[in-house]
Amino acid sequence: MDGPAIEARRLRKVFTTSVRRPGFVGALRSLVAPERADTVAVEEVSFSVARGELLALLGPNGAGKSTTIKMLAGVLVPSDGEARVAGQVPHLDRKVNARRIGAVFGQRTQLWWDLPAVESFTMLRDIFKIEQEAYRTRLEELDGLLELASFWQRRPRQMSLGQRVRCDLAAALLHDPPIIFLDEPTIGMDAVAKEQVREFIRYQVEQRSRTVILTTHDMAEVARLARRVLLVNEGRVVYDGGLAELQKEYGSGWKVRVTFATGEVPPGIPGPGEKVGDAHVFAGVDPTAKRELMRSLLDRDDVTDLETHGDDLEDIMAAVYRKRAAVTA
Ligand SMILES: Nc1ncnc2c1ncn2[C@@H]1O[C@H](COP(=O)(O)OP(=O)(O)OP(=O)(O)O)[C@@H](O)[C@H]1O
Repeated sequence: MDGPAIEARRLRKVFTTSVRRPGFVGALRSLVAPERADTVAVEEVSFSVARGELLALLGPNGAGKSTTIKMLAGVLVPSDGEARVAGQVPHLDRKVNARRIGAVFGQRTQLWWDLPAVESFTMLRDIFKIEQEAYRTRLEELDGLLELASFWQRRPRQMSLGQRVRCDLAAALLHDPPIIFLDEPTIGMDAVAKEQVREFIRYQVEQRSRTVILTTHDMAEVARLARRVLLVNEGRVVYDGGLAELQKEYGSGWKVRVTFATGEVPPGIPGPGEKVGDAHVFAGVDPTAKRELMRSLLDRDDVTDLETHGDDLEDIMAAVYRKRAAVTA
């Protein structure tokens, strides 16, 4: 199949909910003539994702990220615009779409709550008509990556959050879909479980050429996994591009303060720095230059002290939202 794996063209979603009037009489009137209110969850979102690419979909609470993913997953029908996933309109043929995608919503399990996880896997094997041999190999592979066997006999309600999400990931990818949606997959996990899930995601993209859309509020996760980010705010795209470019454009800069044993900058260090007291201070805005400097410093025996300051990705995101909000106001 040619063309992008995922395409969103001017996607829009408006939810219409009924509003209850206050008081007893109000409640009666609402029954007879319900009052409706519209919530625009996604105003207009366009982007595309190439096959084998990971896109981090970022934005503050309520920006419209989950709604966008649900439209791509075929769970919600767009109010306007069009989604295409592997060339197909997701909600028109949910069965076909379900074979091509795997989705994990970290806040909510899609496993049968009262069934041992491994029985949920067997049911999914039957639903997706996976042959026994292929199923066994796949389960072995997923167990190798996610270490599930020690707890997959448990029911999800008896699992820790990290165990439950790892089972959810296995369940979503059992049929080996080429397109994966991950909505806050590591939310609430401890550092070890997070790391395992991130490695798993990285493996899916780098080794298996899977196409992934990942939403997260964890900027360390974004820095580890994503090269391209799509920022949405109030249902609109406010940035679509490289993470490094975003840092360069919106970051106010970085500073590295180093003390060398000799008191002088030794050869092989990029830039002379500025002497401040006993230390040398290196500064810039380009994150690549910072990485180069750090690499040249980390293996040295003559660095006696090292401090880095500035440009946390969290601060950069906040700066983008503020700036873009001011532009559109
Ligand atoms: N089923 C629904 N009915 C009515 N409004 C909804 C529904 N689902 C979402 N919304 C509203 O749409 C907006 C976008 O919600 P969405 O869940 O897509 O945001 P999000 O970016 O995923 O947020 P978060 O980071 O908090 O998960 C919010 O204002 C939300 O209250």
